[in-house]
Amino acid sequence: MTTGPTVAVFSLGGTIAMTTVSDAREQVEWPAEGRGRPRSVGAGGEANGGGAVSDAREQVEWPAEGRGRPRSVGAGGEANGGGAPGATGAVAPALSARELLDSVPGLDALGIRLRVHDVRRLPGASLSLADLDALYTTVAAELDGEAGAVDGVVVVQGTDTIEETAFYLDVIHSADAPVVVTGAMRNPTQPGPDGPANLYAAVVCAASSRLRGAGCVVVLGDEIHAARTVAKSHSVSPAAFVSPGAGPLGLVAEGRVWLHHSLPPRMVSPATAAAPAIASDVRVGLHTVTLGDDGEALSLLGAGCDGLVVAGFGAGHVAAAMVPKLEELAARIPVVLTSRTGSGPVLARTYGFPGSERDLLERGLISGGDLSPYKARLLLHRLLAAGCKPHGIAGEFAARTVSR
Ligand SMILES: NC(=O)C[C@H](N)C(=O)O
Repeated sequence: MTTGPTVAVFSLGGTIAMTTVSDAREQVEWPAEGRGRPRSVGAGGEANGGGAVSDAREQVEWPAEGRGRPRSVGAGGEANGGGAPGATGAVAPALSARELLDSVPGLDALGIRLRVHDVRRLPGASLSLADLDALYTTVAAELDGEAGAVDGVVVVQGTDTIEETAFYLDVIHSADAPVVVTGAMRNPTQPGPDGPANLYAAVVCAASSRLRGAGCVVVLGDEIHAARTVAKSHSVSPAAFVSPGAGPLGLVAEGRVWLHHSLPPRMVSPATAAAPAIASDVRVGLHTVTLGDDGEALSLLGAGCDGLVVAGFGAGHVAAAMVPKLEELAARIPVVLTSRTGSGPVLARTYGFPGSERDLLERGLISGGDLSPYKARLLLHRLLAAGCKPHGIAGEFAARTVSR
């Protein structure tokens, strides 16, 4: 029996769990029926049509008997032992969490006990906030579980949404045990898949005492990124994950965590940690301003939202034509101002023209500081779901700016 640290691994799917499907058209119909309805999948890893949900009790210990290489499956679910005749070569998430762990060389030698959960088998793009709330309920059960608390948590998922999911988990998660999100840019059928190495590094991080109190971090390419800063910066490169303006927190080498910086301030607050069950009722829109934008699309979007994030030009600017519409919206719902540039803060007191950051903040918009539009949207969602009023929302954003 292993006596080292214990890590809980949760798989949501993504490229790391993808394998060839016999008919690409079947993918288009995903999420399959039954999405959102808890349904148990065998721990042995049989494909289930994607999006199926395991029961939280469907927890398996690892290592286990029957380890083997990932295999090709039909999208309908049956294993086909290496690609059906006429296979298109298209891939979809089908591998179980246990199959993913089985593909990682050297994991057994770490002496880390793993508790494994299949939660979803979805591409990152199809994950919802309700999926994340459900995930975190299961994570929380592991954090103070009857079987003994785990030392850390690994979440495996599609990379398309990691910069958002990791931040969402970061504003919920208050325990000391780190939550480490990982995935892969190359699927297991390609040369040089990065999934096994990423999973290995993620398990090392989750078990490391050096990351206790770190909140949620993202680990890919042996780099450790804070959830607050991480961004997917490339559509296909295995080095897609970066932290613009901040750099990685550290790296994993020789099975150890090396930190370049002290741990970042926590993103969680009593307001953001509150009540996930009501979160799905809230709708927060994101509007990216573009050249020639007259604000019509913004007004239409704002009409159906409880809150809005505006990704402005540069340091937080919009066309003068948009200003009356934004002011009108800001009088009705919280409107958070961010930059569409991908790095750096919105300013507060530099530019004075109509539509400048200063003008917009004076008209009631809330500064998103240096949070990316995607992260600001999730924070606003969480605060609205907790019933925060505009003043409280502005304070929560201010508490998360770089200049603290
Ligand atoms: N590399 C990846 O994981 C991309 C994939 N489309 C996903 O997010 O599920």
